[in-house]
Amino acid sequence: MKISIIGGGSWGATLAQVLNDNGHETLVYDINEKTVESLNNGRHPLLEVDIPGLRATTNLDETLQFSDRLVLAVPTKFIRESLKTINQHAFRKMYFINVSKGIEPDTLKRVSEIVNDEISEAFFGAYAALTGPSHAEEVVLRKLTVLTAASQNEAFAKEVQVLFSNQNYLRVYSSNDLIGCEVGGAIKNAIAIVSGIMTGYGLGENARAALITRGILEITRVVVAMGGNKETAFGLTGIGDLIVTASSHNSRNFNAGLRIGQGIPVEQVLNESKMVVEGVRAIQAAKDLTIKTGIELPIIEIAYDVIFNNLSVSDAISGLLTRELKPEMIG
Ligand SMILES: NC(=O)C1=CN([C@@H]2O[C@H](COP(=O)(O)OP(=O)(O)OC[C@H]3O[C@@H](n4cnc5c(N)ncnc54)[C@H](O)[C@@H]3O)[C@@H](O)[C@H]2O)C=CC1
Ligand SMILES: O=C(CO)COP(=O)(O)O
Repeated sequence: MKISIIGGGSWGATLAQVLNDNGHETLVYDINEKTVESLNNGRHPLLEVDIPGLRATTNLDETLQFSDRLVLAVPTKFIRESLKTINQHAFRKMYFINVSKGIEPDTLKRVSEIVNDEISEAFFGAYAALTGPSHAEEVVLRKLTVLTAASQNEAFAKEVQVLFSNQNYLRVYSSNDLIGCEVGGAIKNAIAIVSGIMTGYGLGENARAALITRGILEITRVVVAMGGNKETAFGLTGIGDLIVTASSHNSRNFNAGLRIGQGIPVEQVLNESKMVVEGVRAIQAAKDLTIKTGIELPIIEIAYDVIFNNLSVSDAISGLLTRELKPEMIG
């Protein structure tokens, strides 16, 4: 099958290689000319590895002509604008496979809802989210990875499952809990930043284990508040993705947190990051959700104060430790 990839950064370029490995033909579209040139020269634009055999372009019309299957791999901050442009150039129904992870602050919309907002009904075929624990740094080296394809359209979830699965290094499960999968993938980034901050500040593995355990409970609350199934948070797209992102130096979110924990100003950390740190917007969105719904997310709320209100890391830690003592609530 022919598949177009929108966004040829760390993840988009890597997934193009997966699809090529699986015998499909891909065309990668990116607005950055250097990225496109690098891909056409067989070099990953960001991950210091060769990635031969890919074709890339800055021409959106060519990309939309190439295939009606579109992998969305641009940071969520740019998704709405990118979809508006795609809709202006569209000429037939399109089938979206979103691999970006985030929730829009203020509107609290998931990417599937942004697609609904921006793509005219006449051009909308189906939507799936492909998500789960998967650092591009490992997938590009064909290290074993397991993902979930979630869609309200069962046939399309299965199509995506088959497209990306292979018997060498990548297995995909399917799910019909689109909300749970989208929310888990977004909010784990918030907790991953906190994990980095704690590590940068000098806390150890005991603290990280506690963070992951209490963090998944906060993810569960957000999943439920947004209409997803609680159980989904305990699968690949929730706890699975949280474990890898909160404990890996491959993670952009963990690394950003690490530098913040070491005392580097938040703005400097974000400006200096060459790749997207989605967790900052996830923290903002989750904080907005606490205001709108009254759910309690103590870790994310204190992280919000560190990122947006200059709260020091030591004050954040004592803020958490001085909370009222209570029974351990699981759920
Ligand atoms: N890097 C990873 O290991 C993984 C990333 N993700 C998610 O995938 C999304 C993308 O992440 P990365 O690839 O890491 O980001 P990145 O920053 O490495 O690459 C993003 C690419 O999108 C391009 N872009 C921006 N606006 C565009 C537009 N309007 N049209 C076309 N291209 C555009 C940029 O030029 C850049 O090449 C994020 O939401 C991230 O959370 C998900 C799983 C793994
Ligand atoms: O979602 C990811 C891994 O599953 C990527 O996380 P980072 O953006 O923190 O690298």
